[in-house]
Amino acid sequence: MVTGDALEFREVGKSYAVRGAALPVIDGIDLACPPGSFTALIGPSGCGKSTLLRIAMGLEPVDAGAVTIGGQRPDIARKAGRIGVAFQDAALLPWRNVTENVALPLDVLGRSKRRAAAEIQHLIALVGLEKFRSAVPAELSGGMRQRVAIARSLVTSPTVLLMDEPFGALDLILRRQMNLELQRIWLERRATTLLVTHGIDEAVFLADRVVVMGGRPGRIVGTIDVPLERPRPTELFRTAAFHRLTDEVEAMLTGPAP
Ligand SMILES: Nc1ncnc2c1ncn2[C@@H]1O[C@H](COP(=O)(O)OP(=O)(O)OP(=O)(O)O)[C@@H](O)[C@H]1O
Repeated sequence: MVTGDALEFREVGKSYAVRGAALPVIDGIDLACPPGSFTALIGPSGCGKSTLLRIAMGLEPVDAGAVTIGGQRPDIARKAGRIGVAFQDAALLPWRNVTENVALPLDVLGRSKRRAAAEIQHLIALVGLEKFRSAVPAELSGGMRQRVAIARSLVTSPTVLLMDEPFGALDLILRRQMNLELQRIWLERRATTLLVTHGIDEAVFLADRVVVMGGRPGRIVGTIDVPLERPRPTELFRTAAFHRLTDEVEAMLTGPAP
C-alpha cells in the first residue's frame, strides 16, 4: 500500500497582476492535510480553489508562505511522480488507447512502461475498464473517460492526489457511482487526497473533513469534520446524520442568514 505524504499549506498568499494592479486571490491559507487523509475543499466560484491546487502541483509560485509535500517543494514532488492529478476535463490523448493513456505520466517522467505493465493493468481493472483496454477515448462514455483519468492519476503511485471537480461534468447518478468508486480506490491506495468540489454531498460523502473557503481574497472560513465510518454506503446520502453535516457545510458556505 502507498503511504500518503503530508500536504501542508502555511500562510499561503497569492496575487495575480490584472491590468497593472496586483489582485490578491488567496490570503493566509493555513491547511495541514495529514498523511493518508481525505480533505474536500469547497467554496464559491473564483475563491481560489484551483489556484491552490496549481500551487500544490508546483505549477504556480506563491507570493507569501509555503507549500510542502512530505516536507519537500511541490515541484520536486511532482518531478518525482509523487503527485497524481485529475481534473474535470479528463484530457485524454484521442489517438492513444486506454492502456496508453493510463501510462502517459510514465512517459512524461521517462519511466519504464514495461516494468509498470502489471500495475497499469491493475489500475485499469481497479476502475472497471478491463474490457476497454484497447479502446480509444472516442469509444468511451464521459464516466469511462473520467475513470481512465483516475487510473492515470495513480500510475506513478503518488503519495498525494489532487482532484479538481473530477466528476463535475457527470450527471447525478453517475456522479454518485463515481463517488463510491473513488472511495473504494482511496481505501485501497490511501494517498493523501485534496478534492475540490462544488458538491456538498460529494464532499461530505468522501472526506474526513470539509474545508470551506470564502471569497475575495480566498481564505478558509471553517472546517467541518466528518466522523462517519468507512466504507460509506450510498444509503448514507439519505440519513439524518448525513443531512446534518451537509446543512452545516451549507450554512458555513452561505454565511449567516440575513
Ligand atoms: N492566470 C491568472 N491571471 C489573472 N487572474 C487569474 C488567473 N488565474 C485565476 N485568476 C483569478 O483568480 C481567482 C481565483 O481563480 P480560481 O480558478 O482559483 O477560482 P476557483 O475557486 O477554482 O473557481 P471555480 O470554482 O469557478 O473553478 C479568479 O478571480 C480568477 O479570475
